[in-house]
Amino acid sequence: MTPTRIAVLGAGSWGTALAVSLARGGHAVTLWARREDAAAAIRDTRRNAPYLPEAEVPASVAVTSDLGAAVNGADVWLVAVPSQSVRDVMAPLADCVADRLVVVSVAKGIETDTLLTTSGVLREVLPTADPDRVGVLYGPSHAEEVALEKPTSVVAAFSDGRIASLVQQVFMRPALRVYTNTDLVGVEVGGSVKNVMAVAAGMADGLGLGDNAKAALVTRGLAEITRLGLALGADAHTFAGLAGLGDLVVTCFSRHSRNRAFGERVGRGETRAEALGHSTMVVEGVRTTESVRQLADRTGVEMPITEAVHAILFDGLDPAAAVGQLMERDPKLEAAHFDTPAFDGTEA
Ligand SMILES: NC(=O)C1=CN([C@@H]2O[C@H](COP(=O)(O)OP(=O)(O)OC[C@H]3O[C@@H](n4cnc5c(N)ncnc54)[C@H](O)[C@@H]3O)[C@@H](O)[C@H]2O)C=CC1
Ligand SMILES: O=C(CO)COP(=O)(O)O
Repeated sequence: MTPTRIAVLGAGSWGTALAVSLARGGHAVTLWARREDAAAAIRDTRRNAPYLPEAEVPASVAVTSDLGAAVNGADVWLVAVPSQSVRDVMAPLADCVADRLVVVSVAKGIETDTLLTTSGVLREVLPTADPDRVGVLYGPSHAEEVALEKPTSVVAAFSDGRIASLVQQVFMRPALRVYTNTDLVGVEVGGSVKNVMAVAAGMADGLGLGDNAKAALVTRGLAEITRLGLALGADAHTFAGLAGLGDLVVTCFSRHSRNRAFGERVGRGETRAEALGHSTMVVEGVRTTESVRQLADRTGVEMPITEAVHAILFDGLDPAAAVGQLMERDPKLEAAHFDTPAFDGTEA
């Protein structure tokens, strides 16, 4: 594979882990950190101590806090900031888009207010970028494990399969296996909404509900994600894939998951603000719960777990009472989600 020039925008745990992986793969990587002190610390110590102490950042990785310098000459922009900051971080780069630029988002979430996925936000703020060359790299991939080269599989999703294959070749490493998919909507819905379910799974842990409840939550969470995805035009098969079942499982069960850990604290009785106060790392599921609830309203899709998480986080519903409400819903057919009609644009 010929080396590619890649600007990794965002020096949190995931941006750093991917910068390390890409540099080990022989690519020319520039890592952008928002704050100069953070950039200087990585340059000086070759570690990102606050976010990813596990990995040494290879000397070949250039580290800067100058956004324009970071993207200068890059063939690929890797967007690794929290999903709600993608718009603000990327908008100033609108004039830097070159013809054959590929933009890969690894930020997982749905923007509040616009209810756009991150590729949708990127298409809006980078209007001259070829929309077929804007996509995502998602899947079950905790940064801590990728940094240690533990076997990991992800999926590159672009509407144009040739661009997905190109991204696959760039990111593929002995311990990082990359699949391709052209169902961008499905991959983005799966990778984003799983964070809501991970918060719910954490709440189940915090409440001590046991393994049966957690398995049911994951299964019915996947049904809920699939229903929403189908309404938005996704392919049902995507939800059995890495950005669907794969990411849902890892986030609901992993000790590394920030969304699950946050939910666990809430399940134990902390408020949203208290639980968020324990870490400076992003907990995407909180804002995405607000967005997904609005998307459910707009499309008329039934999303009871999302409703419950929303009521707990924003209306003060007691988590134990929410469990009772979910268990006492009307009896249902199990596979009804596969009959979800596509949303026709009419508000429910
Ligand atoms: N950590 C992981 O294992 C994985 C994370 N992701 C996704 O990657 C995205 C980034 O997450 P992490 O790197 O884990 O987050 P993090 O919490 O480890 O780091 C966030 C980074 O973004 C910066 N940041 C925060 N607010 C910002 C703003 N307004 N403007 C610019 N920069 C800002 C922080 O300074 C920090 O460098 C999220 O959407 C997350 O869901 C996806 C897969 C794996
Ligand atoms: O998306 C992730 C793993 O695939 C990261 O999940 P958390 O943000 O919950 O840690």
